[in-house]
Amino acid sequence: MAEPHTRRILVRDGEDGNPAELVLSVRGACKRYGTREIFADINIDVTRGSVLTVVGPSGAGKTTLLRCIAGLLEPSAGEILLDGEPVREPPEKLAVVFQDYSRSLMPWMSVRANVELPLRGKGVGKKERRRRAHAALADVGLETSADLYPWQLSGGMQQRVAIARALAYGPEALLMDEPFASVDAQTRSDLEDLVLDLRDRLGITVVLVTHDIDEAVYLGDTVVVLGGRPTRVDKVVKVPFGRDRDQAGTKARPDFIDLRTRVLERIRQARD
Ligand SMILES: Nc1ncnc2c1ncn2[C@@H]1O[C@H](COP(=O)(O)OP(=O)(O)OP(=O)(O)O)[C@@H](O)[C@H]1O
Repeated sequence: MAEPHTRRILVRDGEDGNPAELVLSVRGACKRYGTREIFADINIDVTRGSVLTVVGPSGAGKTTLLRCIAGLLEPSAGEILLDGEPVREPPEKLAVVFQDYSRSLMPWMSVRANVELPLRGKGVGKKERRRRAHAALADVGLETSADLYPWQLSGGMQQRVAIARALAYGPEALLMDEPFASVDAQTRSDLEDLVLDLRDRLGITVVLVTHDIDEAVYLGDTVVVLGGRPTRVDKVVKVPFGRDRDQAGTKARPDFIDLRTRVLERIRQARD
């Protein structure tokens, strides 16, 4: 699904230090509003096809950082690199999924029309729009819901539509800001597994901000813990569970429980 990329930058990643391809880099990023420094000297690397989760105390600047990565906000210092190129405006290769799916979908448009909307803006022809929308809806398990309207769908299904709309663009990376905070626990588990499934099937790279520590550890290949004042990267945790994860089994593992407890303690320390 991802379009061909321009530059390949290899780094050592994972427990065994295997080479992995760098997609996104945050280099010395800082954000100030007036004299207030929200975060300072943030450095993060995201490798292709990995899931990186970001956690930290409320108000630490997670959303602000994600918006900088998305090119929606300009860092006050430092830079964001996508495939080695500085991000100066929202790049086509990055798609953003926000928490509030109800406001991001047009209620008067069918599911298909909602998914096609950004493609229409991009000047993609009708036939190609249809094809991409159909493929993206199939990717999120909604191929039979294309003619329905958002208000006819559950919250979880609406968020799947928002994800399909992001996928239809053929992005290299999905940036997700608390994407499942407004759905019930069972739907949230299903959507978490959808993210892992999309990563495995499409090779898509994911950066996901969450308040939910279990979600961060369950989904992440890497968990970045933010903390301090101004906010900095407090800890980078490599998650050692491999790709084969399942909700009941993985979350019951003693090393999962140990890891989520350590991350939680770290956030508490950062907050206090
Ligand atoms: N446009 C702005 N002008 C001034 N301050 C801002 C602006 N946008 C955000 N902030 C401040 O930046 C800080 C970080 O906000 P942000 O929403 O990024 O934090 P967060 O970690 O995502 O919070 P939460 O976990 O509660 O969602 C907050 O104190 C917020 O008030």
